[in-house]
Amino acid sequence: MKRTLLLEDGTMFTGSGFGSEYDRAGEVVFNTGMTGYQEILSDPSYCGQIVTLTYPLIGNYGVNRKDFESISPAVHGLIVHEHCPLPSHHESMGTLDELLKVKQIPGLSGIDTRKLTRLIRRYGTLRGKFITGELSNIEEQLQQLQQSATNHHHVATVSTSTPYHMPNTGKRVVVVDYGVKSGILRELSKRGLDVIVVPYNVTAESILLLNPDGVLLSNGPGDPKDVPEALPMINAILEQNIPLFGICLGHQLLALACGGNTEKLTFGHRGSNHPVREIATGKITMTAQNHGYAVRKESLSTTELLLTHEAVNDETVEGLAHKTKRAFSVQYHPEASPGPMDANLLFEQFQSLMEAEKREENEQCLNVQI
Ligand SMILES: NC(=O)CC[C@H](N)C(=O)O
Repeated sequence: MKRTLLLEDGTMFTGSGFGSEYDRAGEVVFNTGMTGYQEILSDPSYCGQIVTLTYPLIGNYGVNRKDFESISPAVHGLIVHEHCPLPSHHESMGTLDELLKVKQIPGLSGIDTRKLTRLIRRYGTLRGKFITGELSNIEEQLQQLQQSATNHHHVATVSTSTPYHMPNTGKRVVVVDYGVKSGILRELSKRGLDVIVVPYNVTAESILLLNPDGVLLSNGPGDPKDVPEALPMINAILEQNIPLFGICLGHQLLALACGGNTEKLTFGHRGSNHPVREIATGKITMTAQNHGYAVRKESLSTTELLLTHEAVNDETVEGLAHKTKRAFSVQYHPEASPGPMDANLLFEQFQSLMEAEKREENEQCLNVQI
């Protein structure tokens, strides 16, 4: 099946289609991870995006039962250089092609993914769409692509519509689901925490009725400014001084709630080896990342937020802590899935914050080195 990727600047990449025959459009981004394609394509933060994997051979270990980051992948497409149709791994339950067919995700293989990635790095992320079969009416298709709305409410698409409980015996964490990855829920449950997941548009009153020991603001797709309903809720939780932990989109929302600002990066950070510097110690941690927006460093001066971490590659904001409340956040993914587990201790930091009874102890917890 011949399939073409048409970009909004008119560039075309023609290769072979695999997965679903359903042609979709989306923002074309790239991920540099060498492994983890199953986690990447099922990460809800990719809702509305077409992901290019820069590692050249994808699909060789198939698809297994445990590496899903959500039940229904929301990614709009997958682009690989070489697609492996015959996987070999003892945990494999099927092929990538079969998964993409069932989940209605179009795939494109056999194109120069390095060229596409260099184009995105140079000009920034672009919208693109797949066209299966022979090309016709390209001008018209291009116009449609350029005019197609980009501001769908992706968070509403991937968030849970009703709260659900994952009972356990430890402290109670309310997770606000902007598109939460299973890896985050797994890390909380693994530590015995009593998890209640609530929809993205939850009010602070509803959260407080659950009597939480802590609140976690999850990762999620799109522009943080598309979720304004989160801000009064976050401020009310801060007001109560309930321990708060923001991850990725949750981190950006914490910054916006505190009066900071966010901006779109040219091509974002997506991969499994992004070095992050802890400001206080200079210590470098290797992190998993997947984001296209970032908190503007200059906007922090008028807030009560302290810069705790920055990216080694481009010095963008990677971590924040509130100066007076029990709140902190990171732009990267401490649950990894996929990626290195170096930052996993942040879940313990959050747990300590919930368990510490005195203010001084809480301050100590915030200083836990990772
Ligand atoms: N993984 C995430 O939570 C991504 C956050 C946001 N959608 C961004 O792209 O910056």
